[in-house]
Amino acid sequence: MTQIKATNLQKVYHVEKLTYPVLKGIDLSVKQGEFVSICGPSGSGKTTLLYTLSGLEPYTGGSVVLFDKELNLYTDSEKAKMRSHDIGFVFQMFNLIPNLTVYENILLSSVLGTQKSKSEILDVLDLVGIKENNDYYPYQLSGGMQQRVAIARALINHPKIIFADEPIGSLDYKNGLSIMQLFKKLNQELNVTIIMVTHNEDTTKYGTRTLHMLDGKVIKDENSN
Ligand SMILES: Nc1ncnc2c1ncn2[C@@H]1O[C@H](COP(=O)(O)OP(=O)(O)OP(=O)(O)O)[C@@H](O)[C@H]1O
Repeated sequence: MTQIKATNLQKVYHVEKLTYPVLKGIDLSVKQGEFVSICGPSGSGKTTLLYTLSGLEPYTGGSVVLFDKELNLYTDSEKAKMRSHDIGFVFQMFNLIPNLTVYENILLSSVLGTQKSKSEILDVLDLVGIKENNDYYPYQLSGGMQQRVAIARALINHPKIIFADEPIGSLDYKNGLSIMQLFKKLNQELNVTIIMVTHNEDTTKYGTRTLHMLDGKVIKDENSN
């Protein structure tokens, strides 16, 4: 089932009187269960592509159909509902709330969807390997563990797609590796679609497909395994 379809997707930034075309006509379809890595040099438009596909940034030309509806046609409340039920985000910075425990951080996110029971929250923490630390505060956890909490937060409302922007960008090699293995497990076991921006071509082997970007275009689209 196709979940995302971008057609001639374009994004232009205006800075004072200058225009900067950042996405220059991208055609792309993503089916449920794919794990797509987006790689390419700095400034090639990877984050802008992720943000426009997920509705975080408006596009300026072409179209994006997300779950069978053109993103521009979603009302604000439909968009908010879609964001809290159907998609999840993971960023380079973990953005946990520092004075809430791991458990409370997840509970708070679950309220945005349908509030979850204690056992559902502990189950998702178990899935990402951090159940034992549910009463810790973020500062008591390593970066890798904090990213696991952020992934649990993205998962708690059972999203169909996770959008991840450089999710291991601030982790050391070992923690980065284990987060990539976790993404692969989630993709395979939950069939959740993952779309991930990465600087590091080595990480593309965890996914099923790699898009190579250069100067606002996808120059190569290949299966990763
Ligand atoms: N809000 C903005 N206003 C103006 N230009 C922007 C804005 N956001 C991004 N850009 C420009 O768009 C281009 C693409 O940025 P983008 O962040 O999508 O690239 P990227 O491939 O993700 O880069 P990186 O790997 O460095 O994060 C860059 O030249 C950037 O300076």
